[in-house]
Amino acid sequence: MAKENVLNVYSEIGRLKKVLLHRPGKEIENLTPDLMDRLLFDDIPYLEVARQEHDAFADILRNNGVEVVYLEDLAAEAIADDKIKNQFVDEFIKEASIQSEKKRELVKEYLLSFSTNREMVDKMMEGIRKEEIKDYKKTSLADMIESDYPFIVDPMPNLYFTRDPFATIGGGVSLNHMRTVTRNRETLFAKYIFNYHPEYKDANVPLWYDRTEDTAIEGGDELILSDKVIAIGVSERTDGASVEKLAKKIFEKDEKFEVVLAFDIPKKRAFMHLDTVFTMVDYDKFTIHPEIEGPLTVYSIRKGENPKDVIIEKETMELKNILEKYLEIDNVTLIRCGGGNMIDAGREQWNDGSNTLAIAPGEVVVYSRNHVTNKLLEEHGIKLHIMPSSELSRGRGGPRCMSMPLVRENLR
Ligand SMILES: NC(=O)NCCC[C@H](N)C(=O)O
Repeated sequence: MAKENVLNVYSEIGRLKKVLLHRPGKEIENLTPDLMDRLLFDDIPYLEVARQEHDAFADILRNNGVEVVYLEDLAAEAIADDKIKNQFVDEFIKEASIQSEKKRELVKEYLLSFSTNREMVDKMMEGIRKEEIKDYKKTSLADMIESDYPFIVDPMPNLYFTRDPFATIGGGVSLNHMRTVTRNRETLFAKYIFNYHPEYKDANVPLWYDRTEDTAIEGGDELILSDKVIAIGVSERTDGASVEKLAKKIFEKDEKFEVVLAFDIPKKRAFMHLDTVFTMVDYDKFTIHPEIEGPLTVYSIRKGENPKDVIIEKETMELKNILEKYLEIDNVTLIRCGGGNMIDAGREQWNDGSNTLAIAPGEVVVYSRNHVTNKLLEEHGIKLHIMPSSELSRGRGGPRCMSMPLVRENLR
C-alpha cells in the first residue's frame, strides 16, 4: 500500500510543513583556491560562521512550524542494512574517480571503519585527503608518480544547496542528472533515501526524472507555480530535452499538473538557475532579476492525445504577461531585485536577493545582506524572516537553494 503524502508539493508558497536541509560540514574546509572553480564556489566560507547562519535558518523554519530533516541523517538511516550499505559504498567509490583498484579497496576499508553510518556519510561528504589513508602511495605506479593533488576523494561543498540534486514535484521526485560531475555525485544520497529509507521505501514515490539520464536538469530550475503549472528554466544547468522528458513522465501519471513552461533564460552564472532570477513570494507576487522581465521565450508543454505525446507551443512575451496568462491572475506584481537600480540590482542579485524561500503565502525567508530588495518586499506587504548571510552566500545560493520542501500544505 502506498503511504499517503510522504511527499506533497503543489505550489511554491503553500505553508511549508517539512523540509530537507544539509548543515554545512567539513567539506567546506576542504575547499582550496585551486578547487573553487571546478567545485563551483567563488570564495571560501568560514565554516564556523556558516554553521551559525545555517542553524539560524533552521531555527526560523522550526519556530514557524516546519519539520526540519537533514540529508546526512536520512542518508545514514537509509543504509541501516549492511547489504545496502555495501552497495552504497561501492557506488559512491565508483563515482569518485579513484584511479587504481588497490586505492579503491583502501578507500572502502577506510569508509567501513567508521563506527556509525552517520560518521561514514559525513566523511563521504567531506572528501578524503591523501594523508588520511596511509600507504596509498604504494598502491600503483600511477599513485607513486602522481601530482601533488591533495585529495583521494573530492569534497562536495555544494551539498548545503539541497534544492538542486533532487526536487519534490507534486507527489513525486525529480532525481536529477546534474550538469557537473561534482554536483552529480550528490544525487547518490537521494537515490538511497528514496529507495531504502523507512519513510520512503514503501511509499512508491514516482520518479519524474532519473540520475541515470544523459541530459541535465537541476532543482533550482524547477518551480511549481500552482497545482496546474510547473515552470522550468532552460539554463546554464538544464537542457531543453530534460524538460520534455520530465513533462512526459508527469503527464503519464495521474498528477494534476496541466502545463510545463520551459523558460529560455541566459546561460550564464548570474542566471545559474531559474530560481536565481525569479521566485514566487505570494499568490500574485514574484521577486525577480530585472534582466528577465523580457520579452522572454517560453515553450508551453501540454499533454497530447496519446499519453506519450506532448504538444509544444513557442511564445515570446513579457514575464508579467506569461504569469498572468498561465496562473489566470489579472494583475501580477513583479518586485525587482535592488529596486531596478543597476548597482543595487547587480550586487544583490549576485548574493541571491531574489532567491527567497516562501514558508507561507506572503511570508518568506531572505538573506539579511540584501537590504534594498528586502525593504521593497516589505513595502509590498511581504512578511520577512531575515537570516544572517555573510558566509553561506559565498556559495552563490540563497534560502530557496538551501532547502528542499518535502511537504507543503495545498493552497485553497
Ligand atoms: N538553486 C540554486 O541556485 N542553487 C545554488 C547552487 C550554487 C552552487 N555553488 C552551484 O554552482 O551549483
